[in-house]
Amino acid sequence: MNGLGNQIIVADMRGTSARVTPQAAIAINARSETRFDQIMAVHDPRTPGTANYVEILNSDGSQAQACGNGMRCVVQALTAEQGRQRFTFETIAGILFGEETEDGLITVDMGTPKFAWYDIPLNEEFADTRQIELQIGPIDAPVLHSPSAMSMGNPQVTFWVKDDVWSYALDRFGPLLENHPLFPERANISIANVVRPDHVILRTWERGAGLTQACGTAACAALVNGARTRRTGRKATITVPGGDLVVEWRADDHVTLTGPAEFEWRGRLDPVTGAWTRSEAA
Ligand SMILES: N[C@@H](CCC[C@H](N)C(=O)O)C(=O)O
Repeated sequence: MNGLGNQIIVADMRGTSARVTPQAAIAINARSETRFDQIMAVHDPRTPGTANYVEILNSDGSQAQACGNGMRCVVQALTAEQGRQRFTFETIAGILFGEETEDGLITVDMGTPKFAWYDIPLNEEFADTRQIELQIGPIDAPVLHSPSAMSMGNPQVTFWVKDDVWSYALDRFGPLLENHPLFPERANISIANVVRPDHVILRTWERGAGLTQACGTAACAALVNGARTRRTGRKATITVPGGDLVVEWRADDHVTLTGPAEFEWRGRLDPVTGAWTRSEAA
Protein backbone atom coordinates (compact mmCIF):
# COMPACT_ATOMS: atom_id res chain seq x y z
CA MET A 1 0.00 0.00 0.00
CA ASN A 2 1.03 3.61 0.09
CA GLY A 3 0.04 6.59 2.19
CA LEU A 4 0.68 9.62 -0.04
CA GLY A 5 3.64 7.80 -1.58
CA ASN A 6 5.04 6.60 1.76
CA GLN A 7 5.68 2.96 0.75
CA ILE A 8 4.02 0.66 3.27
CA ILE A 9 3.83 -3.13 3.54
CA VAL A 10 0.90 -4.23 5.68
CA ALA A 11 1.87 -7.71 6.90
CA ASP A 12 -1.02 -9.81 8.19
CA MET A 13 0.49 -11.67 11.16
CA ARG A 14 -2.82 -12.55 12.80
CA GLY A 15 -3.13 -16.10 14.00
CA THR A 16 0.61 -16.67 14.34
CA SER A 17 3.13 -15.86 17.05
CA ALA A 18 5.83 -15.30 14.41
CA ARG A 19 7.33 -11.81 14.05
CA VAL A 20 8.72 -10.04 10.99
CA THR A 21 12.46 -10.16 11.60
CA PRO A 22 14.86 -7.25 10.96
CA GLN A 23 16.71 -9.56 8.52
CA ALA A 24 13.49 -10.14 6.57
CA ALA A 25 12.86 -6.38 6.42
CA ILE A 26 16.34 -5.72 5.04
CA ALA A 27 16.00 -8.55 2.48
CA ILE A 28 12.58 -7.31 1.31
CA ASN A 29 13.86 -3.75 0.97
CA ALA A 30 16.86 -4.92 -1.08
CA ARG A 31 14.54 -5.98 -3.96
CA SER A 32 13.42 -3.10 -6.20
CA GLU A 33 9.84 -4.50 -6.49
CA THR A 34 9.40 -4.50 -2.72
CA ARG A 35 11.41 -1.46 -1.67
CA PHE A 36 9.45 0.07 1.20
CA ASP A 37 9.61 2.69 3.92
CA GLN A 38 7.80 0.80 6.73
CA ILE A 39 6.31 -2.61 7.41
CA MET A 40 3.18 -2.50 9.57
CA ALA A 41 2.98 -5.99 11.09
CA VAL A 42 -0.63 -6.49 12.24
CA HIS A 43 -0.78 -9.02 15.10
CA ASP A 44 -3.55 -10.41 17.26
CA PRO A 45 -4.50 -8.03 20.08
CA ARG A 46 -2.52 -8.09 23.33
CA THR A 47 -4.85 -5.84 25.28
CA PRO A 48 -8.63 -6.17 25.69
CA GLY A 49 -10.48 -3.41 23.85
CA THR A 50 -7.93 -3.14 21.04
CA ALA A 51 -8.39 -4.63 17.57
CA ASN A 52 -4.74 -5.45 16.94
CA TYR A 53 -1.18 -4.99 18.15
CA VAL A 54 0.81 -3.28 15.39
CA GLU A 55 4.58 -3.58 15.20
CA ILE A 56 6.39 -1.10 12.92
CA LEU A 57 9.68 -1.81 11.15
CA ASN A 58 11.73 0.68 9.12
CA SER A 59 13.45 -0.42 5.91
CA ASP A 60 16.80 -0.71 7.75
CA GLY A 61 15.21 -3.33 10.05
CA SER A 62 14.94 -1.00 13.07
CA GLN A 63 11.74 -0.68 15.06
CA ALA A 64 9.70 2.55 15.01
CA GLN A 65 7.28 3.59 17.74
CA ALA A 66 4.86 5.36 15.40
CA CYS A 67 3.99 5.71 11.72
CA GLY A 68 1.07 7.91 10.74
CA ASN A 69 0.86 7.02 7.04
CA GLY A 70 1.26 3.32 7.83
CA MET A 71 -1.57 3.43 10.37
CA ARG A 72 -3.86 4.90 7.71
CA CYS A 73 -2.96 1.99 5.41
CA VAL A 74 -3.76 -0.50 8.19
CA VAL A 75 -7.14 1.16 8.82
CA GLN A 76 -7.99 1.04 5.13
CA ALA A 77 -6.96 -2.63 4.75
CA LEU A 78 -9.03 -3.67 7.79
CA THR A 79 -12.01 -1.54 6.74
CA ALA A 80 -11.97 -3.21 3.30
CA GLU A 81 -11.83 -6.63 4.98
CA GLN A 82 -14.29 -6.15 7.83
CA GLY A 83 -16.67 -3.42 6.69
CA ARG A 84 -16.37 -1.54 9.97
CA GLN A 85 -14.67 1.81 9.93
CA ARG A 86 -13.30 2.47 13.43
CA PHE A 87 -10.38 0.70 15.05
CA THR A 88 -8.35 0.92 18.24
CA PHE A 89 -4.77 -0.30 17.97
CA GLU A 90 -1.91 -0.88 20.36
CA THR A 91 1.70 -0.02 19.40
CA ILE A 92 4.85 0.20 21.51
CA ALA A 93 4.09 3.93 21.84
CA GLY A 94 0.58 3.33 23.22
CA ILE A 95 -3.03 3.18 22.06
CA LEU A 96 -4.08 4.79 18.76
CA PHE A 97 -7.46 5.23 17.07
CA GLY A 98 -8.14 5.19 13.35
CA GLU A 99 -11.25 5.77 11.29
CA GLU A 100 -12.15 5.78 7.59
CA THR A 101 -14.61 8.57 6.84
CA GLU A 102 -17.36 8.77 4.22
CA ASP A 103 -15.11 10.64 1.77
CA GLY A 104 -12.66 7.71 1.79
CA LEU A 105 -10.00 9.61 3.72
CA ILE A 106 -8.61 8.16 6.93
CA THR A 107 -8.07 9.98 10.20
CA VAL A 108 -5.73 8.59 12.82
CA ASP A 109 -5.57 9.91 16.38
CA MET A 110 -1.81 9.79 16.93
CA GLY A 111 -1.98 10.47 20.68
CA THR A 112 -0.34 13.31 22.57
CA PRO A 113 2.99 15.03 21.86
CA LYS A 114 5.84 15.15 24.40
CA PHE A 115 8.27 18.04 24.71
CA ALA A 116 10.65 17.26 27.60
CA TRP A 117 14.24 16.65 26.43
CA TYR A 118 14.35 13.25 28.15
CA ASP A 119 11.10 12.13 26.48
CA ILE A 120 12.21 12.94 22.92
CA PRO A 121 14.92 11.79 23.85
CA LEU A 122 17.89 14.19 23.63
CA ASN A 123 21.33 13.49 25.08
CA GLU A 124 21.58 16.97 26.54
CA GLU A 125 19.32 18.90 28.89
CA PHE A 126 17.28 21.65 27.19
CA ALA A 127 14.81 23.64 29.30
CA ASP A 128 12.94 24.69 26.14
CA THR A 129 12.79 22.32 23.15
CA ARG A 130 10.97 24.85 20.95
CA GLN A 131 14.44 25.89 19.86
CA ILE A 132 17.43 23.66 20.50
CA GLU A 133 21.10 24.26 19.78
CA LEU A 134 21.88 22.30 16.66
CA GLN A 135 23.21 23.46 13.34
CA ILE A 136 24.64 22.18 10.11
CA GLY A 137 27.06 24.00 7.80
CA PRO A 138 29.81 26.53 8.61
CA ILE A 139 29.78 27.63 12.26
CA ASP A 140 29.46 31.32 11.37
CA ALA A 141 26.96 30.79 8.51
CA PRO A 142 24.91 27.66 9.25
CA VAL A 143 22.70 26.29 6.49
CA LEU A 144 20.12 24.98 8.98
CA HIS A 145 19.97 25.85 12.68
CA SER A 146 17.89 26.10 15.88
CA PRO A 147 15.22 23.47 15.15
CA SER A 148 12.26 22.57 17.34
CA ALA A 149 12.29 19.06 18.80
CA MET A 150 9.53 16.86 20.20
CA SER A 151 8.26 13.30 20.39
CA MET A 152 5.20 12.17 18.46
CA GLY A 153 5.85 8.69 19.86
CA ASN A 154 9.04 8.88 17.81
CA PRO A 155 11.79 11.54 17.90
CA GLN A 156 11.06 14.47 15.59
CA VAL A 157 13.14 17.53 14.71
CA THR A 158 11.75 20.43 12.63
CA PHE A 159 14.10 22.98 11.04
CA TRP A 160 12.35 26.20 9.97
CA VAL A 161 13.24 27.87 6.68
CA LYS A 162 11.79 30.90 4.92
CA ASP A 163 12.66 29.78 1.38
CA ASP A 164 12.15 26.70 -0.83
CA VAL A 165 12.47 23.45 1.15
CA TRP A 166 13.77 21.83 -2.07
CA SER A 167 16.81 24.11 -2.13
CA TYR A 168 18.34 22.20 0.84
CA ALA A 169 20.45 19.06 0.33
CA LEU A 170 18.41 16.95 2.75
CA ASP A 171 19.87 13.79 1.20
CA ARG A 172 23.27 14.99 2.47
CA PHE A 173 22.29 16.59 5.80
CA GLY A 174 19.63 14.01 6.69
CA PRO A 175 21.93 11.09 7.54
CA LEU A 176 24.31 13.34 9.50
CA LEU A 177 21.52 14.84 11.58
CA GLU A 178 19.62 11.55 12.02
CA ASN A 179 22.75 10.07 13.62
CA HIS A 180 23.89 13.20 15.50
CA PRO A 181 25.15 12.42 19.05
CA LEU A 182 22.37 14.66 20.43
CA PHE A 183 19.86 11.91 19.54
CA PRO A 184 20.46 8.66 21.46
CA GLU A 185 17.66 6.93 19.51
CA ARG A 186 18.40 8.81 16.26
CA ALA A 187 15.71 11.17 14.89
CA ASN A 188 13.41 12.00 12.00
CA ILE A 189 14.66 15.23 10.42
CA SER A 190 12.35 17.70 8.65
CA ILE A 191 12.64 21.04 6.89
CA ALA A 192 9.50 23.18 7.11
CA ASN A 193 8.42 26.37 5.39
CA VAL A 194 5.34 27.98 6.93
CA VAL A 195 3.57 29.57 3.98
CA ARG A 196 0.58 30.67 6.06
CA PRO A 197 -0.52 29.80 9.60
CA ASP A 198 -2.72 27.08 8.03
CA HIS A 199 -0.26 25.81 5.40
CA VAL A 200 3.20 24.29 5.80
CA ILE A 201 5.46 22.80 3.12
CA LEU A 202 7.54 19.94 4.51
CA ARG A 203 10.30 17.52 3.50
CA THR A 204 11.51 14.74 5.76
CA TRP A 205 14.52 12.50 6.13
CA GLU A 206 13.10 9.53 8.00
CA ARG A 207 15.04 7.68 10.66
CA GLY A 208 15.75 4.21 9.35
CA ALA A 209 14.25 4.85 5.89
CA GLY A 210 15.81 8.00 4.39
CA LEU A 211 14.07 10.48 2.08
CA THR A 212 10.37 9.66 1.71
CA GLN A 213 7.39 11.05 -0.17
CA ALA A 214 5.53 11.54 3.09
CA CYS A 215 6.02 11.13 6.82
CA GLY A 216 2.84 11.40 8.86
CA THR A 217 4.43 11.75 12.28
CA ALA A 218 6.79 14.44 10.93
CA ALA A 219 3.74 16.28 9.56
CA CYS A 220 2.15 16.07 13.04
CA ALA A 221 5.38 17.38 14.56
CA ALA A 222 5.58 20.26 12.06
CA LEU A 223 2.08 21.38 13.05
CA VAL A 224 2.61 21.00 16.79
CA ASN A 225 6.05 22.62 16.70
CA GLY A 226 4.57 25.34 14.48
CA ALA A 227 1.75 26.02 16.94
CA ARG A 228 3.99 26.00 20.02
CA THR A 229 6.36 28.50 18.37
CA ARG A 230 3.39 30.61 17.16
CA ARG A 231 4.23 30.05 13.51
CA THR A 232 0.97 28.19 12.77
CA GLY A 233 -2.48 27.72 14.20
CA ARG A 234 -3.59 24.38 15.66
CA LYS A 235 -4.87 23.01 12.35
CA ALA A 236 -3.09 23.16 8.99
CA THR A 237 -2.58 21.51 5.64
CA ILE A 238 0.89 20.03 5.50
CA THR A 239 2.12 19.65 1.92
CA VAL A 240 4.69 16.84 1.65
CA PRO A 241 6.30 15.62 -1.60
CA GLY A 242 3.50 13.04 -2.05
CA GLY A 243 0.59 15.48 -1.53
CA ASP A 244 -1.46 17.06 1.25
CA LEU A 245 -2.14 15.92 4.81
CA VAL A 246 -4.34 17.69 7.33
CA VAL A 247 -3.10 17.81 10.92
CA GLU A 248 -4.97 19.12 13.95
CA TRP A 249 -3.68 19.55 17.50
CA ARG A 250 -6.98 19.29 19.34
CA ALA A 251 -7.91 21.08 22.55
CA ASP A 252 -7.65 17.73 24.40
CA ASP A 253 -3.93 17.63 23.37
CA HIS A 254 -4.43 14.75 20.92
CA VAL A 255 -3.02 15.14 17.41
CA THR A 256 -5.02 13.87 14.43
CA LEU A 257 -3.67 13.13 10.97
CA THR A 258 -5.99 12.91 7.94
CA GLY A 259 -5.10 11.75 4.45
CA PRO A 260 -5.51 8.99 1.87
CA ALA A 261 -4.26 5.41 1.68
CA GLU A 262 -4.00 3.30 -1.46
CA PHE A 263 -3.87 -0.45 -2.08
CA GLU A 264 -1.22 -1.53 -4.63
CA TRP A 265 -0.82 -5.32 -4.70
CA ARG A 266 -0.94 -8.42 -2.54
CA GLY A 267 1.42 -11.34 -2.00
CA ARG A 268 2.68 -13.94 0.46
CA LEU A 269 5.62 -13.22 2.70
CA ASP A 270 7.95 -15.36 4.80
CA PRO A 271 8.40 -13.16 7.89
CA VAL A 272 11.69 -14.82 8.87
CA THR A 273 13.60 -14.78 5.57
CA GLY A 274 11.72 -12.08 3.67
CA ALA A 275 11.10 -14.44 0.70
CA TRP A 276 7.87 -13.45 -1.07
CA THR A 277 5.60 -14.26 -3.99
CA ARG A 278 3.14 -11.96 -5.66
CA SER A 279 -0.49 -13.14 -5.83
CA GLU A 280 -2.05 -13.27 -9.28
CA ALA A 281 -5.37 -11.81 -8.15
CA ALA A 282 -5.42 -8.30 -6.67
N1 LIG B 1 6.58 7.08 7.74
C1 LIG B 1 6.27 7.37 9.06
C2 LIG B 1 7.27 7.38 10.13
C3 LIG B 1 7.90 6.03 10.33
C4 LIG B 1 8.81 5.87 11.48
C5 LIG B 1 10.07 6.68 11.42
N2 LIG B 1 10.90 6.44 10.30
C6 LIG B 1 10.81 6.43 12.74
O1 LIG B 1 11.72 5.59 12.79
O2 LIG B 1 10.45 7.07 13.72
C7 LIG B 1 5.04 8.16 9.29
O3 LIG B 1 4.23 8.24 8.37
O4 LIG B 1 4.85 8.66 10.39
